[in-house]
Amino acid sequence: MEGQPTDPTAAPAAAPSQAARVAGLLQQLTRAGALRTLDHALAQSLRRLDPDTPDAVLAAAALALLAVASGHAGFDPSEPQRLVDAAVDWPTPDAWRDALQASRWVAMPDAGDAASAADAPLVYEHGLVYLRRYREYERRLADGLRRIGRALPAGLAHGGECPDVASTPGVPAGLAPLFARLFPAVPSPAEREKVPPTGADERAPVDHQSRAAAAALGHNLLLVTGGPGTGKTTTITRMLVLLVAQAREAGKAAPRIALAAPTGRAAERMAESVRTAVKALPALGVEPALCAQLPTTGTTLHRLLGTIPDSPRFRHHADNPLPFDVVVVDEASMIDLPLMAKLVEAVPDGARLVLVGDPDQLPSVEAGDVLAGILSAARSATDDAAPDPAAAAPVAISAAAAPVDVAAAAARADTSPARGRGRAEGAGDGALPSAATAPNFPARHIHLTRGYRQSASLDLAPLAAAVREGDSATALSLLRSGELSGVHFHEGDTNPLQSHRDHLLEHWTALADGNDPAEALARAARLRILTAVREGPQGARGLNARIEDLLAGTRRGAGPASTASRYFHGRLLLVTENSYRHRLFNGDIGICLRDDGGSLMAWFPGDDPHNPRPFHPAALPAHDSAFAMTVHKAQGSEFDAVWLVLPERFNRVLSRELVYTGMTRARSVLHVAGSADVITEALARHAGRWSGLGWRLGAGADASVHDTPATVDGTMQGSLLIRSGSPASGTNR
Ligand SMILES: Nc1ncnc2c1ncn2[C@@H]1O[C@H](COP(=O)(O)OP(=O)(O)OP(=O)(O)O)[C@@H](O)[C@H]1O
Repeated sequence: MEGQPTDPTAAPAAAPSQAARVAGLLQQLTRAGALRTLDHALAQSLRRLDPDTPDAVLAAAALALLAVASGHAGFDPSEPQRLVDAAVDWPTPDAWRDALQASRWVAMPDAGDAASAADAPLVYEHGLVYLRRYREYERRLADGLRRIGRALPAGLAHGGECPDVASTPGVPAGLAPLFARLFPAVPSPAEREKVPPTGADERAPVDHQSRAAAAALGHNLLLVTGGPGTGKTTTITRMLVLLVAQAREAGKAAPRIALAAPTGRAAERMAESVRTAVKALPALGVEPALCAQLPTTGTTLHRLLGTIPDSPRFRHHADNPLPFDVVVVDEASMIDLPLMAKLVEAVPDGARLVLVGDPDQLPSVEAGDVLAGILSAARSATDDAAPDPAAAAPVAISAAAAPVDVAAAAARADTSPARGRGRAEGAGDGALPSAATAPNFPARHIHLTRGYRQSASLDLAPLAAAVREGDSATALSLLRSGELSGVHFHEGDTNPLQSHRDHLLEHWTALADGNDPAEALARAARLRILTAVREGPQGARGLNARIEDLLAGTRRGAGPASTASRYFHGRLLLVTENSYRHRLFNGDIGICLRDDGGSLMAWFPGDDPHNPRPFHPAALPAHDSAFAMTVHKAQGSEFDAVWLVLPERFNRVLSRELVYTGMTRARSVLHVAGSADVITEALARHAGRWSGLGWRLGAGADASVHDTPATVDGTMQGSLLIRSGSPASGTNR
């Protein structure tokens, strides 16, 4: 108030203070229906314990819990509208930070790798508000990954033999002939000598598959990524042969190898691909004795770690590590933060961990986006180490790069002062650590880009590439052109159950034709409707209800006798929660069939794909129908024919990762039903998550809050999050 006298002793404040403005925050969120009962209950219990707790802190606690349910590791108070799009009078980030820093409920650890105080349920770190348990998962995961990556592989341990890298870069001389047989595209030393230094081989495409295998010989933590059919499993199989041969060279027993994946179906697919790749090895001149050492079966991560009935803990952990020397995990993009933390802690000292996945797929359903965080740090390791070719992790061991002493490179990674566990300056008050003090991350990452799978019936690659890049003009033009074999665009059709009723019903009624559960489960995988959302007219729930009504009206046995009977011969079921007691997990698919005695049982795949396990339907954990399912739930599975049904109007759950993941579930035929506008809007958005894992692992500041997938050699597949968009909502998955 200009011109008015001021009383220096008066309390400041004519305008309402920030604290007063935020006073009604929790109430506003509740009124807007933004919080779940659980979120609200957490805030209320803190208020009961300390009635003076500011509203901003109570709201931050509720939103941190909501963020986890929406797939984030923590909550970012600088962008609350990404989590809640209701009209709310949000506090400024500064006001929020001040309230959090002053609160007894909020811990601010001294450094990213320091445990947080056990008596504070919240942690405020590096700009994110975490529930303490999730911050600890992140910290433990980062610690575990560094432990694995820093250890030298058994063959390279001190006193062990250092590989002779003169013949094939990164590959010991004794393994060079086998390496050349496994990767015939890599020129032999003699061939290389014939080519002038600036010759054609320098311009030849880099064989990333051989790089990945060579990297595994010298490093314990390996990330192999790529889209469908880029040869990830083929590469892993050949890499495992090399590891077996490496052990034999060193006079040691063959390594104990585990193949695992987050879901049973994904584990089964991986084992199937490994078996196929192994069968091709003798033709390359690989000794059958080496092939015989490779695993022929895969397992779920839950089975690998050993579930304990009615407990989230596993039998294997840091004090009772897994009895394996090499753990290969497929579909790593699906693994959430708690599970990845538990897996990494259970990997024994000195063992190898190989994470395989497609970084362009949707992040895990549960909290995390772990793979993206790890990749962002692996990429940063490349950039940071630029002057030292040996330390330029992912390209160090390369047919095209200068020879590298892998043991020395690994040792340097372990001892360089810049890579120690220095305290991250300012990390305790939400500031960024300096790049110099951020611990470096000793992972090796190879991204495979060349597609090898030739499907006569489905030409998906150009469309998948356009979707991945967010290029909606090209994607729509390809869809409309009709020139991609096996790809059908039903533009503007949001009701395929009506427009293609007979074709679809024929598939589902056929499920009820036999009594053999294994056969019926295999048949069920031939076609699936995939949706972006769970609720609404194009949501999985509504479509399943309509399909069951349609089946009830058919005369071929399938379908409920009445709409009141929930279980019927031929009903497909989708488990929606983990049940350690049943050994049934979120995403498992089963089928209801009558057994010989006429009783209706629900059959789910078991360890042996030929012998599904029967359950009484009333005894099952939470489940839905599975004729239609969300893309999120279909991750890790493939179907011969996929109908990707997009919502009529844009929904915040849509993203290019969702469309890409949905499309790439198809093996032979892809139908896309939706409008051009919705596709365009979906491709403009990324499914990013709030996470501090990249920062914790030593990635640059940019990777701190929104970890994004990255890769090496400049082959990055796009990746900036669209900050104005909203992240995927947990309620639709
Ligand atoms: N270097 C190669 N040369 C020739 N064919 C290859 C090569 N690598 C892989 N393939 C073939 O490409 C196909 C896909 O390979 P693979 O199953 O290893 O890919 P993937 O990336 O694991 O696929 P997905 O993501 O679907 O599991 C297989 O038929 C395999 O034999």
